[in-house]
Amino acid sequence: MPTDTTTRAYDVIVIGAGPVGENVADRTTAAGLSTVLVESELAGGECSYWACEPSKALLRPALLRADAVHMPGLDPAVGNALDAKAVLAHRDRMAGDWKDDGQVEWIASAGIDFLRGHARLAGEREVTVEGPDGGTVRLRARHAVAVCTGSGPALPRLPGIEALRPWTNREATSAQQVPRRLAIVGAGVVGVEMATAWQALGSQVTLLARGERVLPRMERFAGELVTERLREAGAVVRFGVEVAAAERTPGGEVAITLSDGGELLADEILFATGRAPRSVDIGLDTVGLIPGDWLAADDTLTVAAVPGEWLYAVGDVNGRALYTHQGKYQARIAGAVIAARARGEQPAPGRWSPHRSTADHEAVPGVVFTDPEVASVGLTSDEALRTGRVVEVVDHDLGQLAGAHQYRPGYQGRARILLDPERQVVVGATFAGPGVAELLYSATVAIAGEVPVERLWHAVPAFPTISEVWLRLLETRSQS
Ligand SMILES: Cc1cc2nc3c(=O)[nH]c(=O)nc-3n(C[C@H](O)[C@H](O)[C@H](O)COP(=O)(O)OP(=O)(O)OC[C@H]3O[C@@H](n4cnc5c(N)ncnc54)[C@H](O)[C@@H]3O)c2cc1C
Ligand SMILES: NC(=O)c1ccc[n+]([C@@H]2O[C@H](COP(=O)([O-])OP(=O)(O)OC[C@H]3O[C@@H](n4cnc5c(N)ncnc54)[C@H](O)[C@@H]3O)[C@@H](O)[C@H]2O)c1
Repeated sequence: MPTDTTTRAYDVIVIGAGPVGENVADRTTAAGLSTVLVESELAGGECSYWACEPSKALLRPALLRADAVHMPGLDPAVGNALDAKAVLAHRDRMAGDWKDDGQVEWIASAGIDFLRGHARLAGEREVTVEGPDGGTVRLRARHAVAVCTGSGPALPRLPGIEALRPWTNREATSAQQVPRRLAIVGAGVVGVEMATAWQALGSQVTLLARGERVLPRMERFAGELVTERLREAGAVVRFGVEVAAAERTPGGEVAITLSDGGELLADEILFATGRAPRSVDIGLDTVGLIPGDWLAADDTLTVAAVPGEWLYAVGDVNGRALYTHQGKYQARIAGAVIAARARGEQPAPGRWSPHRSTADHEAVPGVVFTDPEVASVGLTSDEALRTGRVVEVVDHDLGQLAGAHQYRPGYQGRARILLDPERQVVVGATFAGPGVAELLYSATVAIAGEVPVERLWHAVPAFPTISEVWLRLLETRSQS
């Protein structure tokens, strides 16, 4: 990109072409606003190349095998070790071989201008883009700048961590070899998913949880079931330990000293210790914000700390709900808000208006693709306790359902819903069991739609499906 001393003007500038930036740009373009989308790496973002897509491609064979080994009549060889080479090749294809030609083509077909380079805010409505060849392009937005720069791994402050060459989500989703021993630090979503995948691919995984359970932000029973299955699969799961020190030995191994004085040797170490916003080098200081901070946005996705209602933060970078689907929901809303303001209108009022991302507070769905799967939306019982919300908790054993037995003989799993006793609506749901991922949308509709419990009796689940748990939960409640 040669240096362009003139300033190019657009209605909207979107920084970051991850799933979220692409969706903001799509919405504003569809609303008739000229839009430029700037990307410093690969269009498609973390999700397409080093997160959702490759991780699910690694996990699907493991989960399919876990179901298949329980099913009479299948070739017993289905339970053999996975063909790691074939799984990794499948993963490569699902990550588009780390090329973004297809995405760039789609961006052009949607009528969005695409610019490759590192974008930085340069004051109100101004952005500079440093291209791959070092040249600079200046951009000015007539209406809005949307920051959609996502998040990166948050590594602990451990002396010598760079020299350790640890895995982050990037290596964990793109590695071309299966390490013989893999230590995983952090037992959140990335930790348990990657433990499931790499153990199934042949690594000896040790998962180090600093607390007393895995998936600490979810219902306790979910973490317990996942721990049980991980241990059955041969992984070592340890609780109440942190990494006190770690180094690469001259032989290339990772020597880890644990907080309890124990020692552990591994071939690779993955830090799955959370995320940090990609906001260090995007010119936040030029608009009075602090580089490196989460970019707080209100329900219209506007950065209210900056006057003038021109700056938006959408997706992971605002820290509201770090999921692709939730970021894309925010993107649709941000696009609608930008279009409304460009027409001189105010965002429509009301909690569930098309201009408010209310679901970020009420109904964020998430699926953990482990064996068993964990699917949850809305409030958990811990969260209700912590925030002092009065809820009615109803549990049911998924293993008692005919549909569950059809799905996997010997099925084990559990479901919980939380009800608001005053409003008589569901405010939270968690399902832990094989194949529950597809159950989640029903719970999300119940929560976002504020469907009265009385009406749920009329939503009849088909026999024999795992969805019949809804009926059992309602029956359990009416009997108690
Ligand atoms: C291992 C892993 C697995 C996951 N699995 C799932 C899953 O199954 N389902 C799910 O819903 N979520 C999943 N997530 C979360 C999901 O990846 C994120 O929520 C999602 O990628 C956020 O999208 P985004 O567009 O906000 O950010 P990103 O996907 O991070 O995209 C941001 C883009 O901005 C670009 N960028 C950054 N700075 C600049 C700049 N200055 N100039 C130009 N471009 C810039 C980046 O290069 C990147 O392409 C997973 C996360 C991890 C780590
Ligand atoms: N299937 C999915 O949808 C999916 C999959 C992966 C990630 N994600 C998204 O990405 C986000 C990030 O995932 P994540 O697992 O990196 O973060 P997380 O916040 O879910 O889990 C990180 C864990 O690491 C622990 N931790 C932090 N510092 C530590 C340290 N120094 N030592 C030991 N443990 C430490 C935390 O206590 C926490 O339990 C998730 O919140 C989720 O929104 C979604």
